[in-house]
Amino acid sequence: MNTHSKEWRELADIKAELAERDWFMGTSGNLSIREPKSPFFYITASGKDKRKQSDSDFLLVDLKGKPVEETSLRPSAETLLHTVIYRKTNANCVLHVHTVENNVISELYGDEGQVSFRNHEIIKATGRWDEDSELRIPIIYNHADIPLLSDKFKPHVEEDSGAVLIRNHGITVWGKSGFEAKRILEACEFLFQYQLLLNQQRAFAGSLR
Ligand SMILES: CSC[C@@H](O)[C@@H](O)C(=O)COP(=O)(O)O
Ligand SMILES: [Zn+2]
Repeated sequence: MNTHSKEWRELADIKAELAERDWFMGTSGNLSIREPKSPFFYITASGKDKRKQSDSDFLLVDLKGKPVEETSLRPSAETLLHTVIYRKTNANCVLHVHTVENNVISELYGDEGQVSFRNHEIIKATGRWDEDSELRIPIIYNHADIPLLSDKFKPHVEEDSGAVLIRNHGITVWGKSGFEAKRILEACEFLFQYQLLLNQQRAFAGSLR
């Protein structure tokens, strides 16, 4: 794997770390990274078990999501969402994972169209440093039609880093580097786990009253 570019190897490392967390159940998840000084990005091949590592984990695609090299690999089914981010922002890495926690949070708060967090130290990991900073994560409907899904996703992509939940599907986060994207993803998942545990404890305390 040493023959690959620095970015390819960085994405492979992130993929291995997320696999260690067991965030790629049932072949879910897709990851991408921009190849610098080019209009292209590497993205995971579709349908693979992302816990496994091989030289054919990623392929290079253009900003329309079309492969730019001769390959038998198919780009992720959700490549269009990655193209939206790379076209609209200066983000350099996009991570999409399905976890039980992000799915349950998306269902619990889906009717509100968003979930918000305040007064958590870990919000700083998303680049918000003020004491009263709010992290607001939009929740969109999981349209099976990917062009339609990407149209609904687009208005929520305004900054160089961010996160969007797709209801009962998963989360997509992006950042200016792989490091930043992973930090935001981990902070979001931390907050989801916190919120679910808190809701559970409150319900339990309520049942004792
Ligand atoms: C079996 S996971 C569902 C997929 O449709 C999708 O949501 C996903 O995350 C992985 O798709 P992929 O095409 O491998 O990138
Ligand atoms: Zn998905």
